[in-house]
Amino acid sequence: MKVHIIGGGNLGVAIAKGLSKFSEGNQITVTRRNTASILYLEELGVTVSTDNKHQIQDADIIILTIKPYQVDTVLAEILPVISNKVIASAVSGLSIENLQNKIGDGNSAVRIMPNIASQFGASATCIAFHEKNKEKAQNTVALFQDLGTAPIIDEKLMDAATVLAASGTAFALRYIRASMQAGIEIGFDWQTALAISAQTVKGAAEMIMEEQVHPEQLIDRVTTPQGCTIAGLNEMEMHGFSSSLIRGIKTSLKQIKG
Ligand SMILES: NC(=O)C1=CN([C@@H]2O[C@H](COP(=O)(O)OP(=O)(O)OC[C@H]3O[C@@H](n4cnc5c(N)ncnc54)[C@H](O)[C@@H]3O)[C@@H](O)[C@H]2O)C=CC1
Ligand SMILES: O=C(O)[C@@H]1CCC=N1
Repeated sequence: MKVHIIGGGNLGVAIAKGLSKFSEGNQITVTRRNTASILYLEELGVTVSTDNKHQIQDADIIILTIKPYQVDTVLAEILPVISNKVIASAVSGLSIENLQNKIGDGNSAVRIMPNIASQFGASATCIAFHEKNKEKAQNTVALFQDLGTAPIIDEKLMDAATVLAASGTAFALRYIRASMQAGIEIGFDWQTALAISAQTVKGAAEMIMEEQVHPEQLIDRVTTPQGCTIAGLNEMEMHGFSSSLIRGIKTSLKQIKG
């Protein structure tokens, strides 16, 4: 497939790198106004251009990884030269209806919400589209399945997916950071503490995905009666561990909804 990514920033680059490594048979183009900092992508076989229209007529999928306020400018540039294209937008808060109205009936809007772990083939990319575009959306779904998981969800949950799956990457990293900081206080150097914390999170996530059980069932296997784990967990909860995470996620969602 010919994949045309407009907006070579944090997310656009992560997707381009992920596709070059985990998805076969694609030709990838990434555009950005100033390309100096992403020219190294050419070594991965990615075409880098300052021209959003560069061979866009040949693209099978156009992916938008630009900020919301950049959408109208970019569309004004590309719409005169494209027709019958799938435009997959990762722009947070931009509804399918809104995008479809902007791009007209000649093109098909698909909404995607990847995260930067796309680069490592480990994104949880939620995807939504209108029923009439189901067939046309299949290539996008297949592409993001190569970059991790790609659940199709109801669009009304897309903002929730943004905070759970995209912002969620930052939240999980904060947990790892905090765990590392504690590790330093109890005797490790930061590199060792970080390596142990990250591997422990990876192991916990792998158990959940493998066993498909409620986390508390696995937690029960760790919390030895009268042991150190339950003592630590109870102290964390006393200080609002779960509730602060829940409040943070709900605040992120409010921020998107405006
Ligand atoms: N960073 C993340 O983890 C995620 C971001 N998103 C969404 O993806 C979008 C991009 O986010 P980031 O990558 O974080 O932002 P970013 O600021 O890193 O990337 C945006 C890129 O678009 C480029 N750009 C601006 N105007 C342009 C134009 N006219 N033509 C071509 N390129 C242009 C900028 O130079 C920049 O490199 C946002 O809408 C964000 O909400 C969604 C999921 C995850
Ligand atoms: O922080 C943001 O607004 C974007 C959307 C989700 C991840 N980054």
